[in-house]
Amino acid sequence: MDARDRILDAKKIVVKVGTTTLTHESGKLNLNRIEKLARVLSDLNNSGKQFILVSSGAIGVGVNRLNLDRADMTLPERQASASVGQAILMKIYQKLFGEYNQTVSQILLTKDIMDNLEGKQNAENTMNTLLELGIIPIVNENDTISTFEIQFGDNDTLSATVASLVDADLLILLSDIDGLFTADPRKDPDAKIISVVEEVTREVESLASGSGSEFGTGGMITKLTAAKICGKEGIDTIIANGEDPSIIYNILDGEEIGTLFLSR
Ligand SMILES: Nc1ncnc2c1ncn2[C@@H]1O[C@H](COP(=O)(O)OP(=O)(O)O)[C@@H](O)[C@H]1O
Ligand SMILES: N[C@@H](CCC(=O)OP(=O)(O)O)C(=O)O
Repeated sequence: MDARDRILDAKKIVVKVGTTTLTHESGKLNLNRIEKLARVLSDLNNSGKQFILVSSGAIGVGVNRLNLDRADMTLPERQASASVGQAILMKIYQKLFGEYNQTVSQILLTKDIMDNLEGKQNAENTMNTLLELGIIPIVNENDTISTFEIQFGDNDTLSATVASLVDADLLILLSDIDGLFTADPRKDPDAKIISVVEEVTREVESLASGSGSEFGTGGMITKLTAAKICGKEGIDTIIANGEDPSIIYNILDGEEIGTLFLSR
């Protein structure tokens, strides 16, 4: 089956949204965008697709609520912010998905779940049961118990872990950028988008750099790591711009959008 047919057939889909997609530049929630995301995922769920939403944003939203000094925050303050922000995020998700009678749930994970046989099995069972019940699980890192991930971690690789865990058909990484470019377009105005990547080689990796935003972590580097993890598991990955969440319809209709990383 070629990649286009695989995408058209995809049933179990992991969608990751980054901080920059969920918030305005002020750091406050972009309610219009989250509302659209909730509508699109609920509608596609009604059509028979299954979704897991991996959502960042907890730290950014929490910092905003607590009025902390963004430039000078301790690690525990970032953790405290994530704890406050996660609750705010879930309240909004409950409300907006609720408008479409779509039940959502919360799952907080750390990537080392893959190293714990029992924990991995429990997470897999829970997620697959939620999907069978028609629920959209909303996943984030558990920033309270893992400080490593706040400093170096990111939800890109977490979303690849989740996709592997549930044996997803497709991973969609929605970001503030159209896809992988030949260089960071914020720094190089001549950078061109790459529409298909057959393999994440060192040469491909050398095109990517870190995040341009204040609360995002990882940038393009960790998106490539995610694509690499999924590729090995036979899962295709697409990076696309989350500015208008209805792009998910276009992606699932097989349109050439963003950057498609082919699985092996
Ligand atoms: N080669 C590249 N192509 C596209 N974006 C890149 C590249 N290298 C670095 N970036 C940066 O990665 C950013 C996306 O990552 P990030 O800020 O972590 O977003 P998100 O919050 O969606 O995870 C882009 O806005 C861009 O500045
Ligand atoms: N758990 C953190 C994740 C931070 C993060 O990875 O951000 P992003 O690079 O925007 O996906 C949060 O919710 O703020």
